[in-house]
Amino acid sequence: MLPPEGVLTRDLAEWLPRQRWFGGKDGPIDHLTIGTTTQLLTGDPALHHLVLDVHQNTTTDHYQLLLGTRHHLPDRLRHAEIGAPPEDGADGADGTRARLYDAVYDADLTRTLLDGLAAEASVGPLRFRRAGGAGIRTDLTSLPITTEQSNTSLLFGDDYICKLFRRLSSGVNLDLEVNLALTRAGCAHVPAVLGWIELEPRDGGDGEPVTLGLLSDYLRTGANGWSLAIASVRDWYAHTMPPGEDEWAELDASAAGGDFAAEAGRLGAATAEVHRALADAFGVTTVPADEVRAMAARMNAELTAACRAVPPLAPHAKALTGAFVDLAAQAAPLPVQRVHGDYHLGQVLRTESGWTLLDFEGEPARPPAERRALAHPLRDVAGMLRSFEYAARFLVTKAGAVPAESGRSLETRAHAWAARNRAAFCRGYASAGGADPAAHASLLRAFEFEKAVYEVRYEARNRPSWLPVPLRSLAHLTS
Ligand SMILES: Nc1ncnc2c1ncn2[C@@H]1O[C@H](COP(=O)(O)OP(=O)(O)O)[C@@H](O)[C@H]1O
Ligand SMILES: O=P(O)(O)O[C@H]1O[C@H](CO)[C@@H](O[C@H]2O[C@H](CO)[C@@H](O)[C@H](O)[C@H]2O)[C@H](O)[C@H]1O
Repeated sequence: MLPPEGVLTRDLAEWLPRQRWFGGKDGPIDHLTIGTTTQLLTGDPALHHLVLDVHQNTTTDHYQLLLGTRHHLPDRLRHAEIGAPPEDGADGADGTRARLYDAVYDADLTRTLLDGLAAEASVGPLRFRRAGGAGIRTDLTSLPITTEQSNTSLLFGDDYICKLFRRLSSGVNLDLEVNLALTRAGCAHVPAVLGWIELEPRDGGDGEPVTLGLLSDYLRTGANGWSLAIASVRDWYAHTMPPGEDEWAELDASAAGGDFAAEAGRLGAATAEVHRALADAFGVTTVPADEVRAMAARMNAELTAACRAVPPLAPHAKALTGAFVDLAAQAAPLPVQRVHGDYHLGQVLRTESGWTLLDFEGEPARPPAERRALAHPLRDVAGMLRSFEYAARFLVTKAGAVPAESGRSLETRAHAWAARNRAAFCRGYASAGGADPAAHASLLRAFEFEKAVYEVRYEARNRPSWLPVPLRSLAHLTS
């Protein structure tokens, strides 16, 4: 049985801000209430599904929690405990209340999710859905993945990955909507969707169900694009200069062992193929030049706000504004469509059969309506170009990660790596039928600068020690 609501909400309001995935770290929680409670498993241990309504400032956000209760909490679950243990001992035998914990860490409870999906069950307002004809095994044990995430993903054996969305957005989650459409279209560049979990609208109305979780094929041989790129950059820095050479720019980056350019080219081609599949599945519309001017004005307004919030950005403001002014001056009708929306090297996996794209949820720091907005596909290209800049400068920015060398020489090397891989990605993208980045220079530059402004704010808020990475690359791009 759950403790009285007052005790539960007090414990949750204390626990929530300490969670990596909690998005409201900017300010205190004013008030927390329980939106829905659904018991998924009775007994000891028991499993409850909760939606928490978190009121902060003028907004209310909804978070999903799988709440486990046990009278005896084994050591392996202590780290996941919510609230202090009951004072009079934790043993249920004397009638004391059960201990509460985040049940994503309890494989004895999470198997209920697979059971529900395999059986296409309904429990209270929760619906477990299976994607057309998918067979779902129920004998697999779960383990949460350890990557830094804005959600929580559980690995079931090495067959499935189940992403549980933490902060819920209204209606169908973008990641589900896009992945399901691409799976149905037979796109080879996304992991196949096997099922999903959703919550009926609270008022019983005819609104869209809210997506709670997504079960996909786990790509067990996949290597993350960021790790592969960083290995290549490391190799590039470790590569010794031949006698007589004094400028890294004169060196052919392909001479270093871990050259990434061929992969960058293949990634560009896969990106263009996904863009085509998205256009086929969701359509393309054209926005008039006026909207392009409005977009440039929004980019500039975000820059102004970012300079205020992160003063080290201000010295670059003039050059950044210049790119937005150019975009407005050359505004012409623009084709827009569904895109990835937060495209970077951490969102792609290389498997033995090619590149796979993950996480179509858009930028986590933006509100849902903006994440869903249609965009020109070069916005994603710009995101990936920024990622090459990040990868090239990550090691030089983290002091001591590379041999001591003059700042100028390091920047030359970073630039050489980024330029080589940017060019290869763009060639791959255009050769597979994507819009030629070279033919849209001012649009691409504006998107790239818009992303850089977002990154500066993102890093200042979430990972201050990373802030020099986008700032350093901006210093180069705007000089
Ligand atoms: N289908 C998959 N197969 C293999 N690994 C995956 C798969 N989906 C996600 N991952 C791994 O999990 C990480 C987080 O997934 P992601 O969808 O980006 O979550 P979040 O939205 O919480 O950031 C990815 O960077 C990737 O390493
Ligand atoms: O992966 P998420 O959807 O959570 O995206 C957010 O976090 C990313 C960092 O984890 C952030 O990406 C930035 O850092 C990456 C290296 O860690 C780099 O490859 C990207 O180019 C850079 O934008 C992303 O912006 C943010 O939305």
